[in-house]
Amino acid sequence: MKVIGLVGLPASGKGECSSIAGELGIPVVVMGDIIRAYAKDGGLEATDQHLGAIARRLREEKGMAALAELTAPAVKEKDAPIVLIDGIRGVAEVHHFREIFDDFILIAIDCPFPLRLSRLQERGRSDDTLSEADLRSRDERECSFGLGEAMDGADRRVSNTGSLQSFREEVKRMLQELRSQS
Ligand SMILES: Nc1ncnc2c1ncn2[C@@H]1O[C@H](COP(=O)(O)OP(=O)(O)OP(=O)(O)O)[C@@H](O)[C@H]1O
Repeated sequence: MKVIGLVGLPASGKGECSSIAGELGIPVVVMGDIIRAYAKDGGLEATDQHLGAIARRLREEKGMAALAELTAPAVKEKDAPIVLIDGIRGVAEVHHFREIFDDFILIAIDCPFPLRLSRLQERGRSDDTLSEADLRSRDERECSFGLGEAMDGADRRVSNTGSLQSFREEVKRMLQELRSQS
């Protein structure tokens, strides 16, 4: 099984990348959905604050790779030649995936702060942070989990500074190439 991991700061384009994988028939496992499921089970609204607190608690109780450990069985269950994992936040998670999946490729999505802020303001999801200060603190929180280090160790990089169409085309080409090697 070839496993592709996606890493990028908030609103860098991971969701778009996952949706292209879905269009290509590549199964996607979203790590944030595991936290959202926890929030739902606990009767909590999926706000950025609640989701952040749950992720923090899981990491405190089970270590920095806690979410990766919870995600891995869902990836294996897909039982597919190629699977994409969206939402890697830290280097410990990358180490875990590299350890348990023989063929693991990490893709980093680069996108500068002002572009991410304006795209986030357009998106307006329930856990979206809409002010510049909110996005800065979300970036800092995610970097505190080792996101920067995870991005530095990526096998491939894609930049998302142009149009949505050009980003989608580039990602589609990359995923098709990786699939042809699986
Ligand atoms: N190149 C682009 N041009 C215009 N809009 C874009 C581009 N790339 C992504 N977007 C839009 O920006 C928003 C953020 O992208 P996306 O949801 O894919 O980010 P994400 O990395 O999954 O974010 P998060 O970490 O918060 O889940 C979405 O509404 C998406 O459609």
